[in-house]
Amino acid sequence: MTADNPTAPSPFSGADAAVGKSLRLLVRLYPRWALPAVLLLGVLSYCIEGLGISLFVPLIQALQQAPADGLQGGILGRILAPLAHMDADARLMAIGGFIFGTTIVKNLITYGNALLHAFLNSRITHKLRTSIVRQLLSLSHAYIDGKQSGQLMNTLATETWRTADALSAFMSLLISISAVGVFSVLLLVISWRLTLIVAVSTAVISLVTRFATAGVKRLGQEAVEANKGLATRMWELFGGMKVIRAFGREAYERERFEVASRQVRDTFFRLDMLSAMTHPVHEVLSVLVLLGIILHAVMADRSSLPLLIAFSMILFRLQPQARYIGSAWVALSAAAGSVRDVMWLLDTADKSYIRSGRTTIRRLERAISFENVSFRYPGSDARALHGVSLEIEAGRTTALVGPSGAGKTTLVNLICRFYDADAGEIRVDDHRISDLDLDGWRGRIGIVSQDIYMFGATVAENIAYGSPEADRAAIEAAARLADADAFIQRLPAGYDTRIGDGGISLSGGQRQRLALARAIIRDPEILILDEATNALDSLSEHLIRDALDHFGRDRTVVVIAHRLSTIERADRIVVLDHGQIAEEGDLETLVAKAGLFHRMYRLQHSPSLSVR
Ligand SMILES: Nc1ncnc2c1ncn2[C@@H]1O[C@H](COP(=O)(O)OP(=O)(O)OP(=O)(O)O)[C@@H](O)[C@H]1O
Repeated sequence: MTADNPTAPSPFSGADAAVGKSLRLLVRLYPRWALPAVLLLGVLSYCIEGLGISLFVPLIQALQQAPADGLQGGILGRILAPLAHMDADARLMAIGGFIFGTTIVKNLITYGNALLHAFLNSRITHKLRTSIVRQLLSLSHAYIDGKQSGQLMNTLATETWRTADALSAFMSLLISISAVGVFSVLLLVISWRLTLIVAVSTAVISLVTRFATAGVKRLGQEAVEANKGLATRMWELFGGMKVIRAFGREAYERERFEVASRQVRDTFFRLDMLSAMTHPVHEVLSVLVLLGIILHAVMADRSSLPLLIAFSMILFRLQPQARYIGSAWVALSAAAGSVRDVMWLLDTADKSYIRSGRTTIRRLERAISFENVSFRYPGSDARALHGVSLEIEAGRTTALVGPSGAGKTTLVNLICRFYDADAGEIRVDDHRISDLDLDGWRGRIGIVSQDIYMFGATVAENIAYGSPEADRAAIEAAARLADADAFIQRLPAGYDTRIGDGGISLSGGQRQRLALARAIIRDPEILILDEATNALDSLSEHLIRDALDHFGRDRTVVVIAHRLSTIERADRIVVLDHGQIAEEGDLETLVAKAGLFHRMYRLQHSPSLSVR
């Protein structure tokens, strides 16, 4: 019966464990001084409020024209002893002034505590969000691959808010606990017998409330799952809009979205329904208790009216605080799923990271060597690379070819250290790639990958994305080299035209040219082109190939292409098949061999021939 087992048979223990766990997680988020400060201010403000309420005893006595010795006895009597010598009107005014004074001081402290509360909450919510983004940016791709983007977005956008709400509830819970503590002491001082009756009744009330709301934690977890489902639907709806329309699946997607949205609606409705029960249950039972106490005391001793009024006032102030403890507990139970979701994403123990090494190299001197390298994507049964040994020589152009799914992109992914190999070794000259400083190594690489992403920014900003210090002249030079300058000049605001999300759309070929410019402007030592020109027309590709021939001179270039015309000028061609190296050599050698490359080459030059 733990927080991880929502089907726990007891209505309490599972919820309590979940809340206990979320409390521990929440406490970790606060600075050390925060919780004692909140508690101290809470206790102070309620002590002052308690003093103000206690002053009603002499006030009522004064109103009743009771003799001044009514002020004698007890702590309060000692504090107010000087008042005993005043005449009745002056005493009344002085007590009224005291009560007003305590109200002002109490509210100033309460305001200060509310400010502290708001300060801490806003900072912690911000810290949660930024920690999640930092975590996502440092996690290995392998981990991200296994998660749905919609679910991660949900954790970042929705569950952090709900966790922030839980933090707020937790803080208020502390304040309410301090109120209940202070008021309870005051009640004990006034009458321990009546206080005992109240304590027993409160325990019964909270037991009844907890029974009535026992399903909240389970529903809270369901709500997180429902939110994730809806976020996934939204993500796929935006991302796959064209596919949905092209394949006429609007009705299907509408239905799927409605199901997910209905799930969220129903879960939250049930959650709110159950949470809303706390208040009425508390109120009915508490009024019952209060009435019982007043009637009992008045019937027993009618002269105790001033004390009884003070007792009732304190109880009246204590009651909403006690009730709040109940509902804050329910709110924490409901948010336990969200807190766990957020903390689970922030937890570093169960996740894989690409760790940076410390070695920096001046430049790539000899080669990037693969030594018997194998790699399997997480969650996949088959190996994407299997015992690959290969040298990518410095300063030369190596082409990777092979059927779809052969492992070409995977090889490049390992060079960029988006993933680490499962077995074997990748070396950069004499260093293990994992020993190299990650930023330094990636900083030497310019890559144009298959999935080109343009940010919601201007053309110039998108080109300079990896080289923020580049000036306009450098941006334009890179664009000219990538044959992008002419089309950029025709855009409404040239290089200042906004593209990407919220900007104008570009064709596949235009995006590819911008991606090329983005890689070129980094002046990379190693240039990786993964199907970087496949969306271009032949003329444009020809132009770019000439430009890249010039640009690539003395650089290490890795080209992946299905169009064999793109790789004809490579110094060396490596043919991959089923994650293994099938052949390698220069163009003449491979064409002369009656192997896989030969068949691919013949097919592209004589399309009527069959491949195998
Ligand atoms: N993120 C991933 N998660 C799981 N499996 C993957 C992932 N990416 C690729 N694979 C699998 O790894 C294998 C090699 O894929 P890879 O992308 O390296 O092939 P490729 O030769 O570049 O193919 P293409 O020419 O179609 O781009 C394929 O079987 C593919 O399904």
